[in-house]
Amino acid sequence: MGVEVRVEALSKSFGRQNIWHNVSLTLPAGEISALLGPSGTGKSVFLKSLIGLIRPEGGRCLVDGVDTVSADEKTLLRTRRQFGVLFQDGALFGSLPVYDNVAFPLREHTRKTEAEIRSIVMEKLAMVGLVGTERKLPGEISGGMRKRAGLARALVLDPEIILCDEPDSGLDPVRTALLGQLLMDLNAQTDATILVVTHNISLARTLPDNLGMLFRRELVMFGPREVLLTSDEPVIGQFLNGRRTGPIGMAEEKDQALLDAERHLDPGEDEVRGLVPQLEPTPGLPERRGLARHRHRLGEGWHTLPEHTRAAVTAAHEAEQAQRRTAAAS
Ligand SMILES: Nc1ncnc2c1ncn2[C@@H]1O[C@H](COP(=O)(O)OP(=O)(O)OP(=O)(O)O)[C@@H](O)[C@H]1O
Repeated sequence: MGVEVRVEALSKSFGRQNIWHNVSLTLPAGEISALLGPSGTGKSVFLKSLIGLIRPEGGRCLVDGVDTVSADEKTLLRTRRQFGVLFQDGALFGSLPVYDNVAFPLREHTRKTEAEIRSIVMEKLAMVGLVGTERKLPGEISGGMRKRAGLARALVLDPEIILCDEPDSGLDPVRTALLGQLLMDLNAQTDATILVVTHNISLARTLPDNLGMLFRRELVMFGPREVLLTSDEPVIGQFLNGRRTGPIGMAEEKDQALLDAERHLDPGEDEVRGLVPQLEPTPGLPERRGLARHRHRLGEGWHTLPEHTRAAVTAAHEAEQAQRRTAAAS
């Protein structure tokens, strides 16, 4: 089963620049979560803080009983092996061919034979559609391919927690959709806890079980997709619709005068609100244990959910049932 990551009152500054403060959230074991937020709000800094690459000055991050904020280097190295991380730029070694890049963690952290390593590397390369690029250097493949090679490398040690920093950046829409499916399938197969940082609205709406949003140096919200996708919070609605109008501006925050001037503007006809259907694992794969736990949790807290969230969940459930009946009858 995946591992829970519990973040309590985390704060990080660089010198006098506060990046975010008092961030608390729990990545539920085996569920997929996504962290959103305008550029520069510190999402990458947050991911790096979880694995102790960046040390916040306050708060805790608990992974299997280890606080990665205060742990010594030796303990951190052990805990980091539970993570597979896809960094924003892929973070490949430029002088090593794709094959050796992907094999690197296996050679570094395991005693596997070259034959065993080969079988794992080729399996992961096939998973991300990169068979045939083994001998190429990172500089000889496209940005999107480097991303996928980075993902293959993040997966070779079968991590219990997978962190992906903008896995979709540099990918075309079709490959982004395929990547979303890949992460969903991976979760069904391994029950790994997954956190994805993304700007991609479609991915944010359809992939995760939980969503969170960083804005103005705070975590505005973090919770089940059912709550965030039906939220009235202006900053969430603006981001999930890619709207120009709303609290987020080019310099992250707009001043009040600009916000007041926008009040009369039509938010746009292509607004998507509510609970769009979530991606499902490819047919034939196991049912997601994380999803079962997610639904159980939602049921337990049912009476604390906003009225409109409950109505949306009920409507989505009824639509799903109707679709099943139609499929069974045909
Ligand atoms: N090692 C560092 N030293 C000093 N400042 C840093 C460091 N790393 C990040 N920052 C600053 O922290 C802020 C947040 O950066 P970060 O890369 O986490 O944002 P982000 O939300 O991931 O942005 P984007 O969506 O554009 O990738 C930026 O102002 C950045 O300059």
